[in-house]
Amino acid sequence: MADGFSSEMYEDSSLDATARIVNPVGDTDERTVEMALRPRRLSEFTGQTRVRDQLSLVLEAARRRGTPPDHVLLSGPPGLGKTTLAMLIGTELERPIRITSGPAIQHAGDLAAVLSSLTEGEVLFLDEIHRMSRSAEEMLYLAMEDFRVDVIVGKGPGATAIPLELPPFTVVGATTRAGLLPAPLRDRFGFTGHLDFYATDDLEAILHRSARLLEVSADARGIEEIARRSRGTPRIANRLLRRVRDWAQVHGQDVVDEEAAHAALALFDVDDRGLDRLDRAVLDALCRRFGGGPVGLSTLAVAVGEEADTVETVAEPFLVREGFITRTPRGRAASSLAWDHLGLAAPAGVDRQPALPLDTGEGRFGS
Ligand SMILES: Nc1ncnc2c1ncn2[C@@H]1O[C@H](COP(=O)(O)OP(=O)(O)OP(=O)(O)O)[C@@H](O)[C@H]1O
Ligand SMILES: [Mg+2]
Repeated sequence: MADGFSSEMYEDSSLDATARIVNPVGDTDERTVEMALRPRRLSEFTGQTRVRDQLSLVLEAARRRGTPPDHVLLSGPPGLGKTTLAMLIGTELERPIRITSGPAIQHAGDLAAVLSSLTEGEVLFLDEIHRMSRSAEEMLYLAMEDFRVDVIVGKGPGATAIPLELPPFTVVGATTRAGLLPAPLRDRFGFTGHLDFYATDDLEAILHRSARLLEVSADARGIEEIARRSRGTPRIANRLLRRVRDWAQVHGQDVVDEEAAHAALALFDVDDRGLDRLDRAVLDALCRRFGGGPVGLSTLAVAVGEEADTVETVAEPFLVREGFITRTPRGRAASSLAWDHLGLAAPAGVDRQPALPLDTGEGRFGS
């Protein structure tokens, strides 16, 4: 059992999944501090070396040719640096960057207005590109391929399309759900970078840099402790660092050290593997109530008093990725790691269930 957490803790208090400190999705209040912590050059961007090196090559070649680079699609879970990389593309190319997002473009006309005002070589950053309307998507294909938009003049049978030439520009799209993009749109990106969860030592490097920028003195053990509990996600790492800094400050400690990290993260219910109350509630229900499963998603969700959707999207991906839970054709099952984590003895035969890869069965094995 990690850090003396009681597995009964969740039963008498309601869980608010969106307010969790380990939520990988950013809070609007966090934007200012996040902006301050963003790397300013590609060379300062830690981790994701493959994507970074590939992107750096694409940008350098374009710069030498003196033409805008291919369109770039950045995909991956929240908080891993897609927006950060998009901004860096503008900086590295020394080009202005125009920022908008899928939800802001509900009509093709909204997109036409943005596209027709782009200047040569400008970078158009389309965040949450999977949330654009279908009609805007179709306009975007054409603009990306032929640097042209058709402006529709008039209505009904008399309407005519007037083609408008656009200067060459680069679209940088970001999405947490690359699978939702229609193939014709995905195919128009010459370079796709998929961001993956960070290794602990990369998170440590990111945290050392953040501590310096926040003017917090932190020692290596303290940083290591925070990195280990950050679920491979820089956004969570930076957030935990700020809470540990708060703890140190209030307790009159000059340095963020291991003790401060332990105390602050215990206060916020983040255990030594980065699991919070919701995660532990899921494991606890799975092991204690259902003997380790397999059990259907909705049954499990009822047992922890949460919506099935919350359990599936908020808690489960991390638990599956870390190997605490496996998805089987008959439902979710606890691995020996889950039993160990709760300090319980695993029944014989645990782990014999073959784990299915995370991306094959989205929603398929719901009860
Ligand atoms: N490689 C990195 N090095 C340093 N800091 C990073 C890195 N990646 C992300 N961060 C920091 O983590 C925070 C979140 O990153 P960012 O906003 O780019 O994530 P995102 O992938 O766009 O998330 P979302 O899907 O929610 O939009 C930022 O404050 C950023 O500074
Ligand atoms: Mg983003």
